[in-house]
Amino acid sequence: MTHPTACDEYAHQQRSPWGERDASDRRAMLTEILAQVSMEALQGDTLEAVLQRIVDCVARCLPVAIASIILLNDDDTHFVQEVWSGGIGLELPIELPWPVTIGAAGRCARSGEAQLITDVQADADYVPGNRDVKSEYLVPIRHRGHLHGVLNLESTSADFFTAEVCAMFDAVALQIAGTVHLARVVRELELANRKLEQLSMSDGLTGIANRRSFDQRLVEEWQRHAQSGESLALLLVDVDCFKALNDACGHVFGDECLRELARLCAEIVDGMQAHVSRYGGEEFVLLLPGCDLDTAQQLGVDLCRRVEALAIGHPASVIANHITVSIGVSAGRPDPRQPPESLIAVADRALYLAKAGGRNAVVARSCM
Ligand SMILES: Nc1nc2c(ncn2[C@@H]2O[C@H](COP(=O)(O)OP(=O)(O)OP(=O)(O)O)[C@@H](O)[C@H]2O)c(=O)[nH]1
Repeated sequence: MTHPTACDEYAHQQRSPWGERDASDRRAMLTEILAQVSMEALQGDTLEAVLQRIVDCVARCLPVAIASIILLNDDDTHFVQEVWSGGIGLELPIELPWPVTIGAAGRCARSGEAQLITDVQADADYVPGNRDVKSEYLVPIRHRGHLHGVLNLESTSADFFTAEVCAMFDAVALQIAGTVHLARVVRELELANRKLEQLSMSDGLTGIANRRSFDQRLVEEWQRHAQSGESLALLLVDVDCFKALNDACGHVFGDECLRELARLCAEIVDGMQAHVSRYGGEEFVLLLPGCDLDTAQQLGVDLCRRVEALAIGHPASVIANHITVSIGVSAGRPDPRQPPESLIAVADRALYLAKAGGRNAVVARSCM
């Protein structure tokens, strides 16, 4: 059940029109509306919803024909978003985004000063949206020197915007400014958090996923495949004689080589929904959902060939005069009683055999 707000009550009391209220009654009403706007600023899920509640509240409680909030872009050059409420229709000849060089709202934004227009027909900048509008009051929405937009109020009465009414709208604009500022801070924080989350999951050198990301994905895929009964495969890829490469060509060259290999690992599984990550040092891991041992082994063989085809020179290798890799492959239907790491352990043993057998080779072992 929803309770009537102070604003609703005042809207109800509009049977006694604004013009017939005495000064103290009006003052009390303005104070109540301001309190109500403050409450509205705390409701709503999105900034747009909050701003809509505020203009609705103003238009419902006071004899303003139109109440709108027009927000600026970051450079303050264009109005880019508008919410409005009111009892009369608007037919504006301009559409968003519109430059601040146009209209009385533009003048308000450019000057940073409130604009009281007691006769809109006599104002050269006024853009008519409805012929019944007689007066207009525009207030900059500014928070600590930063202009966010303009609060626009239009009335069909020429003398509605008294000093007292204007002062209340100045306060409403301040309230809106705080709300917009807070929403923008929250949005920036969310973006920064997303960026941090991405950074914490990616490898700084190669740009692919890191070990942390792999560990998470392995647990997820292990559980998912244990449920579905599908086969999950893993390729553990290790560069041969990488220490010797660093020693012979320097770490910068070694780094560049790791970047190239990371790019190739990602490329070879393109379109397969595989998860490719840097497992550590000169090791990469490819996690292949729904993949059986034979397919994974074939992929390993392809990868070995494609690494050779890159023909990255390796003057200190005991296998060839270019970079080669050894690959351990494991696959099987995950046993929910076993830990996910058992898939790595099997691939690691297979990798050991590939190294022991002379390197530049693929050894595959089933997890069954
Ligand atoms: N350039 C560079 N080198 C790294 C990086 N991370 C680890 N390494 C080096 O990778 C080398 C790995 O050496 P090892 O584990 O002995 O392996 P390996 O020389 O490839 O020998 P095999 O695997 O038996 O063929 C070490 O010298 C590490 O310093 C990195 O980010 N950049």
